[in-house]
Amino acid sequence: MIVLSEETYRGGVKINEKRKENGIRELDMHVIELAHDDQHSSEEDAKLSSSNQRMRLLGTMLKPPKPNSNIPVTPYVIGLAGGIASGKSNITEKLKLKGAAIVNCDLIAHELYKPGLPLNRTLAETFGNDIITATGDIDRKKLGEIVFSDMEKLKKLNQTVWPFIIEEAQNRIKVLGEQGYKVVVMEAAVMIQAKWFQYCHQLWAVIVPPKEAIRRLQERNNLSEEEAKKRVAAQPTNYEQVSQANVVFSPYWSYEFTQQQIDRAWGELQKYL
Ligand SMILES: CC(C)(COP(=O)(O)OP(=O)(O)OC[C@H]1O[C@@H](n2cnc3c(N)ncnc32)[C@H](O)[C@@H]1O)[C@@H](O)C(=O)NCCC(=O)NCCS
Ligand SMILES: Nc1ncnc2c1ncn2[C@@H]1O[C@H](COP(=O)(O)OP(=O)(O)OP(=O)(O)O)[C@@H](O)[C@H]1O
Repeated sequence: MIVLSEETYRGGVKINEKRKENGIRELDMHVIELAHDDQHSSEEDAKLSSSNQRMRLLGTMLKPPKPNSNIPVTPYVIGLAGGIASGKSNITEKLKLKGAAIVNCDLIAHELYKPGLPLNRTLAETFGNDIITATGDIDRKKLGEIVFSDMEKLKKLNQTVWPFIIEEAQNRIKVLGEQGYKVVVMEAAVMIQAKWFQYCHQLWAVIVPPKEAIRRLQERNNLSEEEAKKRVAAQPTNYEQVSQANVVFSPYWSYEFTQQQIDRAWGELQKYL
C-alpha cells in the first residue's frame, strides 16, 4: 500500500503507471485529505501548513533583545537590515508614520561623497578620476559597476567609507534623541557585514527570496540579470540575517500583509520603551 495526501496523489498514480509498465503489481493507494486551516488569511495556504506557521511569526519577537551597554538607553535604536531591493525603504516609510525617526545610511554615504568633502577626494584617488562627473560628484553608477564586479575593490570601498558613515549615523541618532524622538530606526543594508547592530537595541531584518530580489532589482534599477545577481550575491544570506535578528519582516506578499507585520512589531516594541 502507498499512503498519499491529496497533493501527492498524482505522484502515486505515476508510480503505479511505471510499476505496471515494468510488470510489477500496482500498489493500493490510500489518500488522506489535507487538514484545513480555518484561520488562514488570503495570503496563506488553505491547508494546515508549516509555511502558514512561519508567516505568522513575521513581525513578532523571535529573540528577546539583550540590554546593550555600548549605547545610551535613549533614544531606542532599531537597526533595520536587509539585502538589496528587499523592501527596507518601504518599511522605514511605514515606521516613520508610526512616529519613528529614520537614519538612512545609504543616504549618509551619498551626502559624504559630495564635492569638496574629504571622501570625494579619497575615492577619486583610490578608484581613479573616471568616477568623478563633470560636476565633481561621485558617479555612483560607475563606482557600483567597479566594486560589485570585484570583491577586493568592494572591501576597499567599505573599509574607506564605513567608519565615516557610522560616525555620522551616531551623531544624527544623538540629535534625534535630543529632539525628543523615542525610537530611531537606523536603516543600513550593510548592517550585518559592518556589525553596526552593536550600536542598536534591537535588530530587525527584511528578507525576500534571492530570486525575487533579483527580479525587483532588474525592474527598479534597470539592470541586466547578471548585474542584479552580482549585487544580490554581495549581500549576506537570508539565513545570516534571520539568525541575528530579533524581528523578521518579509515584504514578499501584498503591501497590506507587510503593514500587518509592522503593526505587530510596533505593538510589541512598546514593552521595551
Ligand atoms: C556602491 C555605491 C557607489 C552604489 O551607489 P548607488 O547609488 O547605485 O546605490 P545606493 O548607495 O543607493 O545603494 C543601493 C543598495 O546597494 C547595496 N549596497 C550598497 N553598498 C553596499 C556594500 N558596501 N555592500 C553590499 N551592498 C551594498 C545596498 O543594498 C543598498 O541599499 C554605493 O552604494 C556605495 O558607495 N556603497 C559603499 C558604502 C556603503 O556601504 N553604503 C551602504 C551603507 S548602508
Ligand atoms: N510588500 C511589497 N510587495 C511588493 N513589492 C514590494 C513590496 N515592498 C517593496 N516592494 C518592491 O520592491 C522593490 C524594492 O523595495 P525598496 O526600494 O523598499 O527596497 P530596499 O530594500 O530599500 O532597496 P535598497 O537596499 O536597494 O535601497 C521596490 O521596487 C518595491 O516596489
